[in-house]
Amino acid sequence: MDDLHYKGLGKQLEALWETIESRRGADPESSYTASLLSKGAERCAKKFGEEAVEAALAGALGKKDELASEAADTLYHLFVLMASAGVEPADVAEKLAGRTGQSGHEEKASRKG
Ligand SMILES: N=c1c2ncn([C@@H]3O[C@H](COP(=O)(O)OP(=O)(O)OP(=O)(O)O)[C@@H](O)[C@H]3O)c2ncn1[C@@H]1O[C@H](COP(=O)(O)O)[C@@H](O)[C@H]1O
Repeated sequence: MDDLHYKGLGKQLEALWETIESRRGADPESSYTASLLSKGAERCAKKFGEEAVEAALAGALGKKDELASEAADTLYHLFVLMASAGVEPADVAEKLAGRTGQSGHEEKASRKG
């Protein structure tokens, strides 16, 4: 799919993941990412949850610019959580690919088994 269609979001997410990975073991005093990673997955999960709720509130209130900003925070914190928990973007891509062409209703029904 053409990344231009998404205004470069795909490339930015790729660069963001690389940056987060490059901060492993960096000085927590100079890198916010390193400071979060040094605190462990539970702390990263808490930050992700906070940002996701802020994004949800902005969306519910129809605050478009705030939603875009909170969505950026949420994506960053999701990536930090994934890095902390040892989940790679490829793992997420595999899950998404497995759902291609399947309706959300079908996917939910298959989980209920
Ligand atoms: N995309 C982000 C990004 N989005 C949000 N944040 C930070 O996430 C924090 C969330 O804000 P809050 O007010 O909730 O948190 P806080 O109270 O300041 O911090 P806490 O003590 O609660 O953790 C802020 O400090 C933001 O600056 C980010 N920090 C870093 N990045 C990217 O990561 C790169 C590397 O950053 P460093 O690791 O700091 O070098 C940067 O160049 C950016 O590209």
